[in-house]
Amino acid sequence: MAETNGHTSRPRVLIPEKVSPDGLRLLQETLDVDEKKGLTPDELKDIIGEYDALIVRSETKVNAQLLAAGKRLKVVARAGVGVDNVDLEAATKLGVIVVNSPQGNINAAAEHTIALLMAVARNVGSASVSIKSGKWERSKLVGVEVKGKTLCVLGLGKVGLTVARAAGGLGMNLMAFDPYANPSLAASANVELVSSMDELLEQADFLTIHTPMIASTKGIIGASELSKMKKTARILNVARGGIVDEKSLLEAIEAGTIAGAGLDVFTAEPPQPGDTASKLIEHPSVVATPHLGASTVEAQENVSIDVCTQVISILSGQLPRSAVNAPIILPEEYRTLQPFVTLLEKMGSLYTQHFGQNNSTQRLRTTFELVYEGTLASTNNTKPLFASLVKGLVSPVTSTDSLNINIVNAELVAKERGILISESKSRENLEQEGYSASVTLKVRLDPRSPSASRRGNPIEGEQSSQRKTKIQDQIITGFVVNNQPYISRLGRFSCQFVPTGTLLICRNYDEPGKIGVVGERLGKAGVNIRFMSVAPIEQNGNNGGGLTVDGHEAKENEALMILGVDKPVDEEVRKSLIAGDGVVEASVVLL
Ligand SMILES: NC(=O)c1ccc[n+]([C@@H]2O[C@H](COP(=O)([O-])OP(=O)(O)OC[C@H]3O[C@@H](n4cnc5c(N)ncnc54)[C@H](O)[C@@H]3O)[C@@H](O)[C@H]2O)c1
Ligand SMILES: O=C(O)[C@H](O)COP(=O)(O)O
Repeated sequence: MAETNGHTSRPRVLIPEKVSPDGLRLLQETLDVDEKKGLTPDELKDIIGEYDALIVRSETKVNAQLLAAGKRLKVVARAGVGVDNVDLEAATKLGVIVVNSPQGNINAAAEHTIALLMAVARNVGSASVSIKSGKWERSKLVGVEVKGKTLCVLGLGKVGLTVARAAGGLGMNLMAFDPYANPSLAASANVELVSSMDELLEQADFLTIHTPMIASTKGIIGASELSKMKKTARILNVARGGIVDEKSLLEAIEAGTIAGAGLDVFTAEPPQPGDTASKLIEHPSVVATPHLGASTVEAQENVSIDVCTQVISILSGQLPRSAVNAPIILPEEYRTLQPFVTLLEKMGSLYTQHFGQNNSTQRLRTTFELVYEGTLASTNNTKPLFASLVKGLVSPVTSTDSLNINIVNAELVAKERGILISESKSRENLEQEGYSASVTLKVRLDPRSPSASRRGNPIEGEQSSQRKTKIQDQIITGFVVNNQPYISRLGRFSCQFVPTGTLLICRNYDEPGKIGVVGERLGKAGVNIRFMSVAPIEQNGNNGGGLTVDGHEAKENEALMILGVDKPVDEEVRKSLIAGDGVVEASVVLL
């Protein structure tokens, strides 16, 4: 119960946008609900102080000023997925939990993709405009059938998989590229997972985009990618504007090297007259809709019930299911576990970026062993550590708005991604190491398995055909000293570095001159080195049995160079390091 003027009253919820009534009925049982549409930002700011919860869609800008004025505010709920209209940092600082509905509109978005697929194939948009203007144009508007054609899915997550299943029902051949997809889910939907985007582009009659919008996917389909596609290919985007570069797409359609597109999302929404998106929308070979992916009665019901249930949970003191900024850690555990929570997230992210990025077939669908060592072994509640590892493993490949991992949902997210994590404890005393607790993340690779040689293993690299190298377990160990997380082992190398910022990690032959080569190349590229650490091969423990990829004895003459740099190292520079003498492999990670 909330206190108002000394009287106890029911908590109050403000809803300034159109949200389906199904969830609101649930709220009304225990809460006071005010629906007030059409408020100006100032009017909203004037009254927000009277409310405990705010429920919005994409139109209300929940900025820092509004949040600061919401003195009683405990939760902001987004009836949908995207939280780009909510200042998450300000909400977190103020202790306001932000929740959304990551599942509620998946089917709607997938069905809308199918609607655009058929509309693009059969010229439905142009035909409708033509007949409404009194014309009867039949021969000009001959379409193509989708049956027997190849639908290529970029990003086989929740929406991508649902689209694939539906397109299978239309008799389409299905292919996907998603380095982190769950292969058994792909197989169950008859989707062939390919190991490179180029392969996908070459095969596509229709290419449908379902990745999140993150730094690595911004403009991922640009002029070079479009030039690899068939002239008859058509592109669909119901994910986010900007994943397909609008200028390149317009040029390709105008040049006739891409046959058409179905677009629901745009870089700026609504597009402004004269901008590239508007020119695309006007083009007769493009079918466009104004971000309608989630706009079905059913999806709006789902998201409404989903977020309203979470508002009720939070206002009654429980944890929500899908909090974007939910605590991974409860206040009472904060002091002891927080540094390890940070460490585990960094280790997970390091794993995905370092061990995953050199080979496009690397998948998260792996069995991880997580060992808590020293005093950490006496922790009864490892849930926050587990959740934090899952968050770290997945976050480099998922957008923050669709991924809200916390202690409530971590196991479910891991299961959905095909990630298996076994936890164990080792009470070995670590005091002689200079710290009391550490944690090790391990993925066991079988040298006899053909997949081991294709798994992004850092031991085998782009030069592995020239010099024989060993298949090793993928291991990361970390520890905490004075609340500061450190990494002490990476693969078979013994190291000590703080996992933060942009790091360039080079595996090189342990010979003179290698540091100079890398330093000079970075200098030429204008990249400043903040710190550097050289990691020799770990002397203790399991260093493997000296087997090469093809079973021969290997030389132990390698080291790892870890450089903290002041800005991202671009792909050209990274590749040029490997092309030079002595660097076998280089990865860039952002922690
Ligand atoms: N138009 C709409 O109204 C609407 C509605 C719902 C969702 N969406 C959007 O649809 C998209 C997909 O949503 P979802 O819920 O399926 O997300 P998801 O997180 O379940 O799936 C995204 C998939 O993309 C993959 N991926 C990431 N980077 C990749 C890369 N570089 N190459 C290939 N695959 C990559 C991930 O591994 C993941 O499997 C998001 O952008 C979301 O915002 C739009
Ligand atoms: O992020 C979302 O949930 C979708 O893109 C739809 O947003 P909407 O609620 O503004 O339709």
